[in-house]
Order: sequence, then C-alpha cells, then structure tokens
Amino acid sequence: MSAEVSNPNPEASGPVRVLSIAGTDPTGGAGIQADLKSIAANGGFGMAVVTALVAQNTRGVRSVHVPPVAFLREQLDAVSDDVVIDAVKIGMLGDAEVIDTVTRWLDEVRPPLVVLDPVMIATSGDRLLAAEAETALRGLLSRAHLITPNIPELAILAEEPAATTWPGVLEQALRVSERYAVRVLAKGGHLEGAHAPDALVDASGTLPERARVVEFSGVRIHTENTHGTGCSLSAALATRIAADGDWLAAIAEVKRWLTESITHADSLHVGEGHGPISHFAGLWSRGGLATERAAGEYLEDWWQAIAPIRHRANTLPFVEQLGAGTLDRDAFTWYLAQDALYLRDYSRVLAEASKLAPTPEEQAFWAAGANGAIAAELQLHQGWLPEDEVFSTPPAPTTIAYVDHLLAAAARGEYAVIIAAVLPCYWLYQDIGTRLVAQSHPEHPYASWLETYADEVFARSTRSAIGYVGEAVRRADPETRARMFEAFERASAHEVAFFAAPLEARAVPGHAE
Ligand SMILES: Nc1ncnc2c1ncn2[C@@H]1O[C@H](COP(=O)(O)OP(=O)(O)O)[C@@H](O)[C@H]1O
Ligand SMILES: Cc1ncc(COP(=O)(O)O)c(N)n1
Repeated sequence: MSAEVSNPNPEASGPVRVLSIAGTDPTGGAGIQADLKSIAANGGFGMAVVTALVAQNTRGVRSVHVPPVAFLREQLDAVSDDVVIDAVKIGMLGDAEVIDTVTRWLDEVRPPLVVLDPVMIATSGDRLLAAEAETALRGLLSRAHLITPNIPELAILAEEPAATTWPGVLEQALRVSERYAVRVLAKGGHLEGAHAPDALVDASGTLPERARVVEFSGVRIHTENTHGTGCSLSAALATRIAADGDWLAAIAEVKRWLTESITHADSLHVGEGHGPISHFAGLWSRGGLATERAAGEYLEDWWQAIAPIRHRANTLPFVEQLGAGTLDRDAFTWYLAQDALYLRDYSRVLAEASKLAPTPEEQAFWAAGANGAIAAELQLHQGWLPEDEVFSTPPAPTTIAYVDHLLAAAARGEYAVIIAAVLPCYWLYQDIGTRLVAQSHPEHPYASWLETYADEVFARSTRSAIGYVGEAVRRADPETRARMFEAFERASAHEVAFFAAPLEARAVPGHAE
C-alpha cells in the first residue's frame, strides 16, 4: 500500500497547491479546465501541466495532439523546481511515452499526495488512452495514493467484465486495490437507479476501524450534463484530502460539492451534447460575486461624507486667527482650558476602548492614547496655562456636549462605536493642525503651540486609529456600520464646534467665562 497521507504541509497556511497533469477540453467542462475549476471551488490553488491537446466539445472528441514528451518534462520541472506541491491529480495521459515521463518525474519529486484518474475512454466513447498504453498505466497505479476509475475503467484494470451491480463494483474494486496495492474510489455513476453511490475501498484494511470499504451515498440527479464529473471529482479529492488529511471527511465533503455542482449543470447551457457541471454554483449562491471593500474605502467615504464639517473647520475665525497669529490671547487661553477639561474625559473614553479591544495590539494602542491624553497633553497645557486656571474655568456647553457624546458611546459599551466616536479627535485635529503648522515661523506668537501639531508620533497614532476603525467597519454588519458612522459624524461636528467656541460661544451672555 502506498504511503499514508498525513497533512502534507502542516507548516504552511493558505490554500493547498495542487497540480493537475491532464489533457485539455476547450469547452471547459473536462480535463485540465475542469480540474482548475474544481481545485479552486474546493479551496486550493490550481496549477496545470498539459499532457495532450484535445480538440473536443460536449458532443465528442475530434482529434488529439500529444506534444513531444521532452516538453512535457520541461513543464513538470518548471513547476516542481519552483513550487512546493501539496498534491497531484493525474488525468488523461494519452500514450505510453507520456506515462513513462510522468512516472519518472513522480519517482524523482515524490509529491505527498497523488490522485490518479485512469482516464481511458471519454463519456462519448472516444479513446483518450492508446490501447497499447494500458500496461504502462498499470505500472503507474502503485505510485498513486488513490485511484478513481469509473466502472468500465475498473473492469479494464481488473481484466474482468464490467460489474453491473453496486456490490459487484465493490468486490471488483477490492480486487483492484489488492492487486495494485492502492486505495480505490469506486464510483457508481455508470449504474442505473435512484442512487449514485461512491465508496473508498482499501483491501489492506488501513481505513478507520480496519474497514475495507466505506460507502458514501448519493442521490442520482436526472441530467444529461455530466461531462467531466470524473475529472472534477478526482481534482477535488486531491485538494480536499491534501488540505484536511482526514480522508473520509474530505471525500464526504467532495461528494456533497459534486452533487450540488451536478444539480446546477442544466442552468449552464454550454454546448448541445453532454454539457459540463457548474463547479461554482454553490459558491455563487452562498457567497455571491460581490467583492469585499477594503477597510480604507469605508473611511474614504466617511471622510467625504463629512466634507461640509471639514470645510467649516478650515474657515473658522479661531483657526484662521490662530494660524495668522492675530488670535486674542484670552480666547486662546480659554480654548486651552476647555481642551484640558475635555482631555480628562477623552482619556477615560480611550481607556474604555482599551478595555473592550479585541486584540492585545489594539488594547495597548488605546491605552497608550488614554495615557497620552491625560499625561503628556495636560503637561503641555500646563506650560501655557496654570493648573488652577483649568479648575476655575467651567466647561463650556460645546465641551460638555462633545464629552457627553463620547461618554455616552463609552457607556453603551460597543467597541466599534466608541473608536468611531474618538476618531475625529485624532483625524480632524491632525488635519487642522497640519494646515496650522505650515503657517508657523520663529516670530509667530503661537509658534511653540503650532509646533505641537507637527508631532510625528501623533501623526502615526492617527494613522493607526484610522486603520483600526477601518478594520472594525469592514468587519461590522450594516447596522453597526451605520451606528459607527453616526458616532463619527456627530463627534466630527462636536470637534469643529469646539474649535469655533472660543470666538463664537465664549462671549455669549449666560455662558460662563
Ligand atoms: N447523475 C448523477 N447524479 C449524481 N452524481 C453523479 C451522477 N453521475 C455521476 N455522478 C457522480 O460523479 C462522479 C463521477 O462518476 P462516474 O460517472 O462514475 O465517473 P466518470 O465521470 O469518470 O465516468 C461520482 O462521484 C458519481 O457518483
Ligand atoms: C482531456 C479530457 N480528460 C478527461 C476526459 C473525460 O471526461 P469524462 O469525465 O466526461 O469522462 C475528457 N473528456 N477529456
């Protein structure tokens, strides 16, 4: 019996790399074309080496061209010299020279899993393997971990008449398994009746619970469109067994996929003979064809959506006068006091984001933000503003409104919404600051304040915050996305109102100064 297949590539994550060595079908239903679709539909990365070019369609085979075997060898080496191969599926080989070439290559490369579909005669009755090559093919069987003959092919390998009953197929498959020391997937596709069973047959009894036959039941679908089912089945098996390592689970999964793909064959309308199966029908119906938007795209939309708010920020008298250096000193000091008051609660909201973060990386990021807000920034403010002035300044309505919005988000405890709410204090602040710092010069009365906007660490934090919020939007369901945007938009409006307040709200009677 051929070597056991454990997981061939346990270190590698990502799709298994599966090579199909087979002939072509320009109508896309059988051969290499079917194999690549089947590998992809079952989660693998498909590669293909062509043994023979076949001029065929759904009605039958017109002619076969077998390129020189030296070129076949070059194709095989081109793949194995470069790519780690997790599994090989072998289909149509054409003639004895091709079989010898593939056999030698297999002996050198020893792929961890080889599934051989001993293609001899197409559904249409045309020969796909020269009669004199059958002996050479027998030599290849023991190199395979699994062979998938249909009933007529099984009979040729057994050198017996074709079985006409399912128990007869299983007995013949056992004899073939014993004779060639190989696992056989016996297929019931060519029988009549309501069922289309398959079975994994292993004469050496190495299947779970020392079984020699494990059956996989299946309903027969009434359709003429089964061109390429054998090709598709073997390529899918190579993929799933390589990926899973659990033979029985992999076969059961492939059988379900194949039945589903045959069920949808009639909807394809490819050709007038025996049409192909619909390899991606299940994926299309379950996953659809929509591409997934990148995280950054969502936030680009958000940024566009708050364009009016951003425009207001850039034309505020406070921002213009701060940049020009003409800002009234009292207004500036009042702004700093409000900022200090704001930062105390902002820090608490960032701490809440840290508490709820789904990854240690995000947890650390928001915790650092909370620390930065309360420690570093307050320290900076103290250089401009005595601590008692902060305490003696009552919070303005704009400050209260902004802080309440953030604290409410924190109280509701939804991580995605909290980080959307705190984002404008990074993003808009950074955006306004970038314009302000450009106006700084050594004689500027607010030069040392404006320079704080040039802080590269804050710029990096802003990019990270945008990244985390973007990822959270991408992961979120539509309702959560809507709540996130609402929290972001409202916080953006509060952020701008906060910049407007020193010149607009400070002097309004009734507002504390
Ligand atoms: N009409 C059908 N309904 C459901 N499954 C089928 C049908 N025809 C074939 N199959 C399945 O397709 C696979 C290929 O079967 P088969 O026709 O025996 O091989 P081949 O395509 O090599 O001649 C098997 O898993 C078989 O059970
Ligand atoms: C290149 C190539 N390989 C295999 C088959 C068998 O197809 P089917 O699975 O319908 O018997 C085919 N028609 N062409």
